[in-house]
Amino acid sequence: MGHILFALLLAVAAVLLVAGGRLRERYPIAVWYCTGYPRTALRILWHWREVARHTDLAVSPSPARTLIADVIVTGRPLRPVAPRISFPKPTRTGVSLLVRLHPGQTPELYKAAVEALAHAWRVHAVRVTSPDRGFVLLTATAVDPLQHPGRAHAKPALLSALVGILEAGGAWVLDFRTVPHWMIVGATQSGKSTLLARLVTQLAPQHVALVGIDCKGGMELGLFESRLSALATSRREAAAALGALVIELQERMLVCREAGVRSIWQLPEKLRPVPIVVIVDELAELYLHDGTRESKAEAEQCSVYLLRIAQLGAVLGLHLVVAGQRIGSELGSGVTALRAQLSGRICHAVNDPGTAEMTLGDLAKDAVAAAQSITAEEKGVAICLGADGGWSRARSHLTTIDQAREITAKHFHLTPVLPGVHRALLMADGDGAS
Ligand SMILES: Nc1ncnc2c1ncn2[C@@H]1O[C@H](COP(=O)(O)OP(=O)(O)OP(=O)(O)O)[C@@H](O)[C@H]1O
Repeated sequence: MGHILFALLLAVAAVLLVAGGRLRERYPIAVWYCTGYPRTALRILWHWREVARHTDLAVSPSPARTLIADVIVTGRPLRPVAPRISFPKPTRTGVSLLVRLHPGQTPELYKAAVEALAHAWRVHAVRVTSPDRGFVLLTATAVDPLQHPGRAHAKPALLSALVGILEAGGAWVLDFRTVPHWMIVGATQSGKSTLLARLVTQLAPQHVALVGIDCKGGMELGLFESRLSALATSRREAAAALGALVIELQERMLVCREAGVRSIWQLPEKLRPVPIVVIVDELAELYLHDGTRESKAEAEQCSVYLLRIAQLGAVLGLHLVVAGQRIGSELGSGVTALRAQLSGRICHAVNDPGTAEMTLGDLAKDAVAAAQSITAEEKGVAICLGADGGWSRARSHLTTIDQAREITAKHFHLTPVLPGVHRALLMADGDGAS
């Protein structure tokens, strides 16, 4: 069946090759199926044995030492055997094929060879997954789909935000019900604030309280103040707001205990408190202090409160989104523990390899190289690591400041009141003024 389809596509390819580039611009997917795919599939099949040999994926069926008459001969056998592959299947953006592993091989070997495979097949990138024991699935993307991404669509659901498009063409959704806390990392001008703006505009129409912590004087999150239940713009205010959120956490625990449930989602709707998403822009501003006793104490308080929310918040409807250029142990002792609790990871272009390693390395080793290869010009492109430990390259939908401001202002009447946090902020302001 695959072969008949392939022959048909070859015939159409001949016609389309003559018709030229204008069709490619108007119907990129159709042209890919008809011309790009057959060429790539032929290239894969034609060169597979040679490519497998050069990338050490082919193995010798006989030992490297053998006995010929009375002489032991050592050396590489002449014809190593390439692993068996399925017929390359077309996808909307590339091809995929299944490889049967030789005994003793692991998917890691194939992950190490992806760059060579991408060059040999002349595609943008190759990804390796292992859907079944003994097999790997090689998925090649023909051209970078994030260069000119379309708009993705997804059904809106409570506490989920459609923030962009995935490399494979699907919707890039941050779902707090499945991944409660997120960490967003990237060099300056890589796209962190744009992603946060998109996130806020997606959560704004929902029954969700948003708390902003922006110690850069509120320059970023201040734009959405009308839809924020609270905004802390200094470390003093941040410590007060986070402290009040920890008290909120304890009150919710009590409500759950009295009702005999283990999560606010098991409470009857009328008893269920509103979910809260706490957004921290530039974590370093919370942790770095000037050495005075007061600023040290504030930084430590923030660290303890954030960790407590991260540890207990998931089932109590308190969620964290923490953004920064680096979220490493050099900021303070509590950062490593906090990072361990933030299972959703997003890594934009970074300045040094260590930052990508720190952001993704503990959960997905092979995502680190992909993050390191994002260039400074690829604004909004990021590696996203979600619930299943799988990762994907993705690009946020560009949300301009004006759009974000307009959307949040439109939904300001939905802003839930958090009296405890409000009071704590007023008191912190009063203390600061006196
Ligand atoms: N998804 C995107 N598509 C196109 N352009 C984008 C995208 N994301 C960000 N940009 C552009 O990149 C620039 C920097 O984005 P942004 O301000 O979000 O970066 P940042 O990481 O928050 O920087 P900083 O740390 O300096 O605040 C902006 O001009 C923005 O328009």
